[in-house]
Amino acid sequence: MSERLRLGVNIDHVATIRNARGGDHPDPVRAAEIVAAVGGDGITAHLREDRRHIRDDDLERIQKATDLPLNLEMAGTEEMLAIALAHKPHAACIVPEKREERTTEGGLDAAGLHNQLAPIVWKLADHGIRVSLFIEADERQLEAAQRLRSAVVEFHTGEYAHAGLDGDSERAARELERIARMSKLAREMGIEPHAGHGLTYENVKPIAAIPELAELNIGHYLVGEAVFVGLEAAVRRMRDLMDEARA
Ligand SMILES: CC(=O)[C@@H](O)[C@H](O)COP(=O)(O)O
Ligand SMILES: NCC(=O)COP(=O)(O)O
Repeated sequence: MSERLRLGVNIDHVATIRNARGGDHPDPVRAAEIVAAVGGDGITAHLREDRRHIRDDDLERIQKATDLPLNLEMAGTEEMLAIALAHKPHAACIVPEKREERTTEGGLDAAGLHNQLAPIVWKLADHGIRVSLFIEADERQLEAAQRLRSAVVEFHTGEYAHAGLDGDSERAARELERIARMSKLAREMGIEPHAGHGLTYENVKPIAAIPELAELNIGHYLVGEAVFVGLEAAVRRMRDLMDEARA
């Protein structure tokens, strides 16, 4: 692929720190401004149904703060559809949500939820919002995304990340191969593949080296690193690693 691999920075966990005290510091909007200034390609924000981090009023402020495209992550519900249509982000990525989960645990069952998802996907697209489905790197889910006419899929890299943390290099290699194979198939199907969840300095390069991928969405690790080195340096380092992987 000739296109440069984009970095979408997920600023959810700046809001997690803010909400820990119920105030307005650190402001995720300031994070978005830093991401824009340092050359990030987009902002990702997950407005969860329980509002545990990003809140409704953050969305408009983020959109006003920078010209970067906003990728709104949302559950596939009527509530979130109405919010997306009101804010008209550049993109909406439909992700599965369970209230009890600590973080996103897997991909959306696009195949099993076709009838529920179709009107939401098509309404978003009709309003000029680029739709992405957050799915496992699985052919059945990819075919379901095609049936839903989703322009983008974002492959869940959580299992790849967990395998690395477990020191299970064979499992990590299998996950990487699966993501690479599905990225290639997505392109053949006319779907733009992205990837994200659990990516770090240590594990990002093999994913970034997959030539069919157009975008990585990375958040929790960058916010963690920012605690020690600052958000600008954290994003710069991740950007450099992604560029090294494509060199
Ligand atoms: C879908 C995804 O992988 C990220 O948006 C992740 O959900 C970050 O938010 P949480 O850490 O609240 O899950
Ligand atoms: N969709 C993945 C994302 O936005 C960021 O996930 P993470 O890096 O916070 O795990």
